[in-house]
Amino acid sequence: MTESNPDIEISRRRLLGTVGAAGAVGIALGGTGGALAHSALAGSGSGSAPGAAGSLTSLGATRVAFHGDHQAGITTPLQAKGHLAAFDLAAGAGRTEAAALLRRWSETARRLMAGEPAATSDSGIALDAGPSSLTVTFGFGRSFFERTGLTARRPAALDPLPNFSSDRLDDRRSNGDLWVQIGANDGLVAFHALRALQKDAGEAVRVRWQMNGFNRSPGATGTPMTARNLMGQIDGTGNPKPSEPDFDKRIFVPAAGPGPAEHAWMGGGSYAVVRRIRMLLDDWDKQSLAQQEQVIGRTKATGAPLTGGGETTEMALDKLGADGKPVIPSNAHARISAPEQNGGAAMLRRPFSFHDGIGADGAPDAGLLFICWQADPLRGFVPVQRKLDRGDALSEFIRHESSGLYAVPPGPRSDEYVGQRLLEG
Ligand SMILES: C=CC1=C(C)c2cc3[nH]c(cc4nc(cc5[nH]c(cc1n2)c(C)c5CCC(=O)O)C(CCC(=O)O)=C4C)c(C)c3C=C
Ligand SMILES: [Fe+2]
Repeated sequence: MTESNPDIEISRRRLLGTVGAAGAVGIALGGTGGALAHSALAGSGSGSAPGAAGSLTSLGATRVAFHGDHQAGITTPLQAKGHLAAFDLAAGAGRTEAAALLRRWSETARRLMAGEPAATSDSGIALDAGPSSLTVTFGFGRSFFERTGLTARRPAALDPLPNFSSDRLDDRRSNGDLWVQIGANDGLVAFHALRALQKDAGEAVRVRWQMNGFNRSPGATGTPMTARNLMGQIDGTGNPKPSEPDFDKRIFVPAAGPGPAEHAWMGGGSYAVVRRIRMLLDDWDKQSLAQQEQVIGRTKATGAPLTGGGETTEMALDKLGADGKPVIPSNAHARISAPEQNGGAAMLRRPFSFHDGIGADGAPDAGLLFICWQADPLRGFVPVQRKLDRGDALSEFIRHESSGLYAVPPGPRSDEYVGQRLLEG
């Protein structure tokens, strides 16, 4: 286990059995440090053939635990590749079929996250690779509870999100009974997981929508740093940090909360808001650097607040410029979304970028698969998005095209499948 990312470990079986001492560097560094070890190892010219024992770098060998208090893929560092998919239960399928599916999906996720093949007819897509930080995360949409006769156990936190004036939502790409998030630092490993889960689904569910995303690859930058989005901004600076005392309270449902017993199955879980946000990149790119920085309230190069300092310096929201106006404009995105401007409302943003080609008008269909995690959407996403909807300078350059809200149950114990406490409790 690593110090900073307790849910990450280098696959010891593979690592110690293969790359030996060099791999131990990966164990010591863990997470992003492991990525640095990867670049060093990749350049070391071991001469091994691809797929041969001894050729796994720490990037491939890094493994995220499937079991635990929380599902993987929430506090896991951003991965380079992501697939999101929502499924609807097929006509005639109910609680029994859903439970059987979650059991199959959990077993496949456990195996693949450990770097093992799927139990039946593995496609071979990931044959030569290690787990590559694969995570598979499962959630339930509001409609799942009606379909399975479990409405009495549906938490109020799953009530539909309010309408926002800037929403341009496509219902066919929104919501869904079940939601799956796959992330990995290798494209084939991620796709392999998507295929395996889709095969497991059988006749129980049909795909409602599916989206693909990406992030920077570990090791691409000289030093580990906060990710950039497709507008070129450093994005993620203000995220709550696991080291902060109120992190768990903000992101995870209390394990033994004061809520009704019917909702106890969500203890240790979290709520994911998922939005496909198109970036109007041609319009954005026409803005000068200074204009872009005014829109966010931070510099593009370093992510530092316009009021000075470095990326992690606090924004001086009261600071006025020579013209008597706030240095960080009143409609700057980072100002409006800051917890101190929203009664402390906070969320953990863990997005993927997307690019789905270039439209007939020549504009890229690209943007952010915005995913944020919180213990309660009414104290996280909703108040912040309400405020952004009223006066965010960034609104002119983005379009919310789809939306989903999912209850993501806690991580499974070693003898459980994900969601068992709901489906069999
Ligand atoms: C309702 C929540 C939010 C949506 C939707 C959203 C979309 C969105 N954001 C960026 C780029 C940046 N956001 C930044 C900060 C930031 N954004 C939100 C919330 C939403 N963003 C929060 C809570 C914060 C943190 C505020 C703080 O704590 O100070 C930043 C600044 C750097 C950072 O803190 O991450 C950027 C850049 C885009 C491009 C986007 C939609 C496409
Ligand atoms: Fe933002």
